[in-house]
Formats: sequence, structure tokens, C-alpha cells
Amino acid sequence: MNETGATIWIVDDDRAVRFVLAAALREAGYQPREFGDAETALAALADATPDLLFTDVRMPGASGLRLLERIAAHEPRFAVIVMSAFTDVASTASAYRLGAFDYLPKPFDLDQAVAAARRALAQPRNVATATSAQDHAEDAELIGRSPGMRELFRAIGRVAASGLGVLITGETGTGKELVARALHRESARAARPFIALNTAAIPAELLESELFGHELGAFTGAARRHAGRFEQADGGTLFLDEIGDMPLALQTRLLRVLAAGEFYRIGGRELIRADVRVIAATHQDLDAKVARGEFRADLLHRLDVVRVHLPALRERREDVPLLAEHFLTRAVAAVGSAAKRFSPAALGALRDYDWPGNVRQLENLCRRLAVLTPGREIGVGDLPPAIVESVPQNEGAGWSTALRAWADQRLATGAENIHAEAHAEFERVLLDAALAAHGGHRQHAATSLGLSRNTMTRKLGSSRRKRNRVD
Ligand SMILES: Nc1ncnc2c1ncn2[C@@H]1O[C@H](COP(=O)(O)OP(=O)(O)OP(=O)(O)O)[C@@H](O)[C@H]1O
Repeated sequence: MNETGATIWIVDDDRAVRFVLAAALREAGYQPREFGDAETALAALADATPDLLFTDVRMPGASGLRLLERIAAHEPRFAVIVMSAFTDVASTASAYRLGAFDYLPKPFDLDQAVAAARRALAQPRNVATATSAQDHAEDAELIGRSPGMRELFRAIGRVAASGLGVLITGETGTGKELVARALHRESARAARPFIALNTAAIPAELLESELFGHELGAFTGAARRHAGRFEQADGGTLFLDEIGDMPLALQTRLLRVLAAGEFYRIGGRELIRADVRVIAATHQDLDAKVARGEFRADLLHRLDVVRVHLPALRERREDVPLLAEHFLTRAVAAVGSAAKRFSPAALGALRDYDWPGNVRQLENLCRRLAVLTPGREIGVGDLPPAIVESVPQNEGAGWSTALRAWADQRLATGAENIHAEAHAEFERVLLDAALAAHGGHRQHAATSLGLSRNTMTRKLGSSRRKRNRVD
């Protein structure tokens, strides 16, 4: 099909969105048609079929996801692009699962939307694979609106249902486990167990038994038969955190089990079969570990079918206020104290801090503040000094720091009358700067300082006299 001239339907209860999107699509040579709700669009489908449809998710009446579900049964097929400000994993993943071609987080650029339309229209028909919708138990949600997080939500949406092995990389506390849980929740294994094992938290000698289980008396202390995490995760997902810390011998065993899908418990004779999707995570550079011979290349290849990277919190500062408010509200509710909020300046300081411990560090801080701050508003003064002090100093602050250092030093030497001294210096610097900026033109220099010309002349005279005296 020649894509220009294609009909594109836009379903959104927000008139402004429909209007600008339709204008952009029309300009690009398409024929847009607007619908204010899902029901009207569904009714129109009875006697017309668009080439492409854009839909919002949250609308009064049937939601965009419901619309998507109905469209999945419609013949002939056409592509759907879902647009939503509700950038959580659940709606993105549901959109993909229901066969959406693409997901546009709002607000989007019109160029971005037109490009998405072009891509969708270039696709052969019947590529959409729609399955039935599934409801999911609420789990801890990944929060974020930054471009990095939106990209991550899309990646989760695309990868979750594939059942492929995933390697999640990112610094400590960035939310790797939450991503693994989201991948599980949005997969066909969602009804089966999600089992997590932190390789770094378990002594090496116990790790094998944790993973594969043991029989009674298999080793000293094995007082009972124990099913390993692999067995527990049968049919579901096994999340192996800090995989980079796994000893080499165990890496070899893990690789064999992954290849064969079966294993023996330690000391056991019964061959156990387990159908497990392994999702691994690491904050280390596994490629470098492979190069140093500390990690098996073949295991890395097996785990690293798809790589999902979590940006550090300082690389997505725009998410900090959002996360901080979320964690504070949750912590306040948990301790049952009165509602609290951050002052704008406190939120600014949190945003500027570098967060070496990432989201976990921010979450812990909010818990502490919920308990320890007496007032309703958490100000900059309530924040730990490390956070406040790291805030980059603006020019004024740099200048006052220098002035303070000077004053401390003069006072320490027993100086008197330093106010006059500082004041004279202050005037001299300002006057010199203004004159220099205006090529010595007094009137202009005076105006830029907010002084009258007379005052300027008087100050210049006294500044010169004082300087001569000092000289
Ligand atoms: N985007 C996010 N939205 C909401 N909560 C988050 C987000 N990212 C992380 N968290 C919370 O921060 C804490 C740390 O997250 P998580 O345990 O997933 O990090 P991790 O990367 O697996 O850490 P580690 O590498 O140390 O194991 C958890 O309590 C998690 O719920």
C-alpha cells in the first residue's frame, strides 16, 4: 500500500491532543479522523476500517486497552499506536500484549508521532499478535517519567512476553529486581512463582544447595531434604541477582542445568526437571570479568539474550522529585503519622544530589524523614548535611563563601572595624565591574547598578579617596 493518503483514526478524549495530532498527520499527507471516545470509534468500525489508529489509554467510558482488545478481533487487521501519559509498566506491557504496534508516552513530539505512524504503515498487515488480556495483582510499581525510564518501560513491554533470558545491568539500588518482577508479571509465567536469589548474599559453600537443593544428610547440617530455588521456580521465573559474584565452579554447573533443563539435588538420585526462565542481574561489568577469566563467556551468552540497562538515578534527575514524593507518602502512611511534604527547595536539593545508592538510598532517606521530621513540611534544613552540601553552589553562594573566609581570617587576627573595610571593598568591586562593562561610561554603569548618576559619582569619589588612603 502506498502509505500516503492512508486513513488514520485518532481516539482521545482530549480535544487539543486530537487537534494537533490530526493537523500534523494531515500535513504529512495522511487522512486523519477524530473520535472523542472508544465507543464512537468502535461503532464506526462497523462500516469502515482505518489503516492505522492512535488511541489514548485513559478515557471516560471504555479505555484504550479495551478498545485494543476489541480491535484484535476485527478483520481486516490494522495497526494501533497507544498514547498515554500513564507511563507505568502495566499499561505499556498490556498494550503490547494486546497487539499494539507502538507505545507513545505523552507528552510526545509531533515528529515522533508522525514517524511512528510511518513505521506502522510500512509494516505488513497481520503482524499484530493479540492475546487475551490478563489482570495482574498489584505489585510494587516502577516509577519514572524520564526518557531513560520510558525507554525501559518499552523494553519491558517488548521483552516480557518473549520468554527470553534477560540480563539486567545497572548500579546497585537502581531497581533491577523490580524490573525482573515486572518482566515476570507481564509474561505468560505470571501465575507461577517468581523466585529471587541474591548470589552475593549467600556464602559460596551454601549457594549450590540453595540453587539445586539437597537430600537429607547430603552434607553436615543437611538435617532435612531441601528443595532448591530452581525447583521452587518450576514453571516460573528465577531471578539471580549479582550473578557476577557466582563462583566459577557453580557457573559451570548452572550452565549445564540451563542447557539440559534437569539436575540432581545434592546427594540425590532423582533427576529433577524444572522449566525455569532465568533473569539475571549485575552491577558489574561482566564483559570485563569474562576478559579476566572470572566469568564464563558461554554462561554470559546464555543469560544475556536480551540486555536491559537501568540508568543511575543521577542520569535521570527528573525522576527524583516524583520518587521522593511517592516514597514519603508511602512511608508516612506506613508509620501512620500526619501527611508531610517536601518544600520546593528541599526537592531541588534532592534532585541535585548524586545518589550513589540510587533509588534505594532515596527510599531509605524518605523513610527516615517520615519518622524524624517534626513539621508538616520537610525543608532543606531537615535534609542530611551530605545532601545539602553537595548542592552545586551558585555564583552568589561562592562569593559569600569567599567573604566568610575573609571575615573569619580578619577576625582571627584581631582586626576591628572590618565592616567598613568590607563595605568599601564591596563598593569598589561593584563600581569597577560596572564601569568596565560599559567602557567607562558613568551614566550607563550607574543605570546597570540601579544607582543615580549623582550617587555613582559620589561613591566613586569616596571609593577613590579611601583607596588612596589605603594605598
Ligand atoms: N523506579 C522505581 N520506582 C519505584 N521504586 C523503585 C524504583 N527503582 C527502585 N525502587 C525501589 O528501590 C529499592 C531498590 O530496588 P531493587 O532492589 O530493585 O534494586 P537493585 O538494582 O536490584 O539493587 P541491588 O543491585 O543492590 O540488588 C526497592 O525498594 C525498590 O522497590
